[in-house]
Amino acid sequence: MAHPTSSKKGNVARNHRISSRNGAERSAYFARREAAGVLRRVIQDDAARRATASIKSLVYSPSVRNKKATFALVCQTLKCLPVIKDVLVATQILNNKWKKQAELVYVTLYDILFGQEIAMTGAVEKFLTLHKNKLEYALAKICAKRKVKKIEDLLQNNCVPVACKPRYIRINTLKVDAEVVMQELGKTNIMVSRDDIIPEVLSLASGIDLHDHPLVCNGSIFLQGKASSMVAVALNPIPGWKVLDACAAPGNKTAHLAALMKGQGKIIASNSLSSTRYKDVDVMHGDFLDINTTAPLFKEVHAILLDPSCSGSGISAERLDHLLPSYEKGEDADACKSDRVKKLAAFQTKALLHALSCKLPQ
Ligand SMILES: C[S@@+](CC[C@H](N)C(=O)[O-])C[C@H]1O[C@@H](n2cnc3c(N)ncnc32)[C@H](O)[C@@H]1O
Repeated sequence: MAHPTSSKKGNVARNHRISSRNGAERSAYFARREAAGVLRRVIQDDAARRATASIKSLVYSPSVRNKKATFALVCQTLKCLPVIKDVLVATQILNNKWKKQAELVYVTLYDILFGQEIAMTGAVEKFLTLHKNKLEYALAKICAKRKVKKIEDLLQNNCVPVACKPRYIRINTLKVDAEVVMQELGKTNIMVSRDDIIPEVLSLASGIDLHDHPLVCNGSIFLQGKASSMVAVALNPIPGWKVLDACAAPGNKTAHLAALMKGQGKIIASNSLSSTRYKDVDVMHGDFLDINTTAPLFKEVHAILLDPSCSGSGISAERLDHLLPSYEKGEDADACKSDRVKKLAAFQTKALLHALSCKLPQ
């Protein structure tokens, strides 16, 4: 008979194993669903060639809880998507019910064929696991047909190397100064250096993910690129000014303006900012083009910051556009002639003319 204490210890260890397995299962289950939600938006926007939010901005939106796992799953599934689709066509296992959940099927099949296959709980997971042999056989046949020995060779097309560029953070000088931020980051061995042009900007090595860092969460630093951080600096607002931020969301430049104005003055931010922490920012929900710039509110506007939607073509590698289905079809080559870019250019012209219709003091 086992000693009562040792059997108690055994139970504790087993319970601990079960609860950590349950925890891993739960987070894998939710990560696949969060990834499927992001993937659906990415694929739909890409198909419609809309001015899309990038994969990163979708993953790092507040609604996604498990950001790291979701980001990895979305990127990996997109890399493997052409092969995943071929496997599904070859096996013909999807009826209309599963086709309605296509993105969750893609993410789960990625996990089964190429990923970690952690904890296959959930209806889609069980359905695909039931057909696992058939799916693996179809994959092996595709490899044989394309005369590749390894699965990685099938996926090579989608592996465009992304140049390792430094990352940037902008310090919220209303809350904290550069030395404090450098010290705080240094405590966790994150080395940063001062930017040579913008004093409130620090650069750090690529690959360092600060999305969940307390300094980001409490608004002391912003994950903002160097080019984006130059705009408010170039406007050079003086404390006490009234500034119209015409296409403000998500509000990085609004926050930068507020900091440069040292919290003195007024910013009118057009279009929804989900949250603004600054007392001197008035948010005007709605379309900038509908704003009557001759209204009394705009009488004493000293400057306008206009940052309308753009194609993002200059940052396509950072946006991970090479992972999108349209890139594979070579449609990006025609990007500058596409309807999407023409629409964006037309909007930018309208927005610029509308901004210029606002009479600013000399
Ligand atoms: C390039 S982003 C602006 C980024 C922002 N300035 C920042 O630094 O965080 C362009 C923004 O313009 C918004 N937008 C597009 N059309 C608009 C319109 N007609 N009126 C107001 N905002 C518009 C988009 O929703 C998007 O949030």
